[in-house]
Amino acid sequence: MTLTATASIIQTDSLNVYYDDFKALKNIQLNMKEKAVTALIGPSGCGKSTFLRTLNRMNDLISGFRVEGNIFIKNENIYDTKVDVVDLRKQVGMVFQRPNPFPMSIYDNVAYGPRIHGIKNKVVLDELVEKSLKAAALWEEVKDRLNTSAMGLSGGQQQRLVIARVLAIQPEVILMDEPASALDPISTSKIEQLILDLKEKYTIVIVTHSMQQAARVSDETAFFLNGEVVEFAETNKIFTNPQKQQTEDYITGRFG
Ligand SMILES: Nc1ncnc2c1ncn2[C@@H]1O[C@H](COP(=O)(O)OP(=O)(O)OP(=O)(O)O)[C@@H](O)[C@H]1O
Repeated sequence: MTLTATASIIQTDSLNVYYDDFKALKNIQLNMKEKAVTALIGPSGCGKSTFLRTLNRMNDLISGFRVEGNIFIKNENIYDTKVDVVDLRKQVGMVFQRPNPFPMSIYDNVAYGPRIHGIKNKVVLDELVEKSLKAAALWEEVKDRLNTSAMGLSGGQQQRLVIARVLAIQPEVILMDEPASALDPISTSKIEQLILDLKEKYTIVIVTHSMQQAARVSDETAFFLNGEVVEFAETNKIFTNPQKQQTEDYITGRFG
């Protein structure tokens, strides 16, 4: 089934997700805009990470995990049996809470994805590595030590390296699961600035526990509670004029 083109790049339709008999996500209907930042907020255990990971099928290998309904990315049903999951993850990259550089050089970290996808030419790889590190706002800090171990970088630098590694495979969508929660305030603000820069070219979906962060970086916000989306609207509206009492209670710190 193909939907007609819309301004949204990700569409979920009657999405239910189960871990065995437990229904972790209930009837999620979200349309996420292209080249915008969508924040997913809500108390612990409400299903934010499950939803995020469902968008590039990261949950597939969990036993008992099951999806009902549809998720379309660029009008393609990503749970269709024809979909190649490796190709999907090339299109939909992911950044985790803890920076996870590979134990190899800075250069090899960034070149890793392109090499796996068959790019071997040194000139092309050099260009891609430089471009990706520049786009991740890390180039100036590492250009003279590209062949040293990535493990020697600070946590904030490692997270930007991981973002460069994702950018090197030229995705369309970047999923971020609390990408700054393990970082100090300065590194956090660098990541937030980077997110704002990246949305010029990429669609970003970010899970965050920080409402200030959601307010600073996102265009639209979805508030999750007990596996449901209670409210989804422009971020400004969610934070200044929420329509649902539960949203207001959460953003004013009454629970969660
Ligand atoms: N692998 C799993 N097996 C069984 N249940 C799971 C699994 N992963 C998550 N769950 C359950 O699904 C629900 C949603 O979890 P999820 O991690 O998506 O929430 P979250 O909103 O991201 O929470 P947090 O903010 O604490 O990371 C929780 O009740 C959780 O216990």
